[in-house]
Amino acid sequence: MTPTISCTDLEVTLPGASGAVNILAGVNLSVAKAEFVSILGTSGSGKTTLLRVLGGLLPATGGEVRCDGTPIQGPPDGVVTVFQDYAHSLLPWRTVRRNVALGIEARLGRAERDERVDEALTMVGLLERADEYPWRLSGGMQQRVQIARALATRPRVLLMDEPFGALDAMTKASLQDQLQQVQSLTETTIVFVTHDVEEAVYLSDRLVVLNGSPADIGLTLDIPLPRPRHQISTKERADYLELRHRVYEALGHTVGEPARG
Ligand SMILES: Nc1ncnc2c1ncn2[C@@H]1O[C@H](COP(=O)(O)OP(=O)(O)OP(=O)(O)O)[C@@H](O)[C@H]1O
Repeated sequence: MTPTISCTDLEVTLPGASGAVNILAGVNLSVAKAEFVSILGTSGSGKTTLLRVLGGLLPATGGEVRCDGTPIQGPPDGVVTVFQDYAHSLLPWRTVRRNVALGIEARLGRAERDERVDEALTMVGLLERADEYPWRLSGGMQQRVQIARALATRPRVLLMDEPFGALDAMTKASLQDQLQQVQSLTETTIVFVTHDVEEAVYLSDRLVVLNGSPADIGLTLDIPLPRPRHQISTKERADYLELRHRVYEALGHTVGEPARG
């Protein structure tokens, strides 16, 4: 089956302070429809760069990126990126409802737009806050508004760059579960960048670890944990702990040694 999003022999070179720097080399990744794939790697390994290239926000300098089999030359229709920085992604002079409508208001009539916005806000549990301004909401709620804005476009692919990285542990856990639920309803394909090993194992069908300089994929790991997953019982399973152990090792940690990155 044609992957929903893929890259082949991907190479990315960016300008650095003392000349061009080869950030990614020989990266091959195929993500199937409705699959949840996480990208892990130490700081600076190129995770965000890879996500931006997959989203058509940054051109590849070598190799190819395809969406539903078609080479991409810019952001493809139906592919939406969600960033960590929710505070700067929302427009403070627009209500929550009007922020969520941003991506669809130019192409949909009023009735359909309202329906989509209500649907997206219901999915993230914020319908009752629709008429407030985002700056009156907590950080976790603001990030849910950003996710609702992406969902209102009914994306085929969500590219998420550390979307829960700035949130406290409880809010993060609750948003992880909401995201799982939304994905099971919508069958959206998700590529998710994170620093958090537990988060990647908990959410993913498969994860990849970037390493080396230039980076390529050093480890690909299937996560066959049963769904739906639960914050306590899934994380107590022996297979969860074994998978988590393998990822830490791939990131360069060994038992009894402090984290390196
Ligand atoms: N626009 C740019 N121009 C030049 N170099 C860049 C640019 N963006 C990123 N880089 C460099 O590319 C490398 C990879 O950066 P990237 O942000 O993709 O890493 P990352 O794995 O997402 O890091 P982190 O986990 O710290 O967010 C870094 O060395 C960074 O300095």
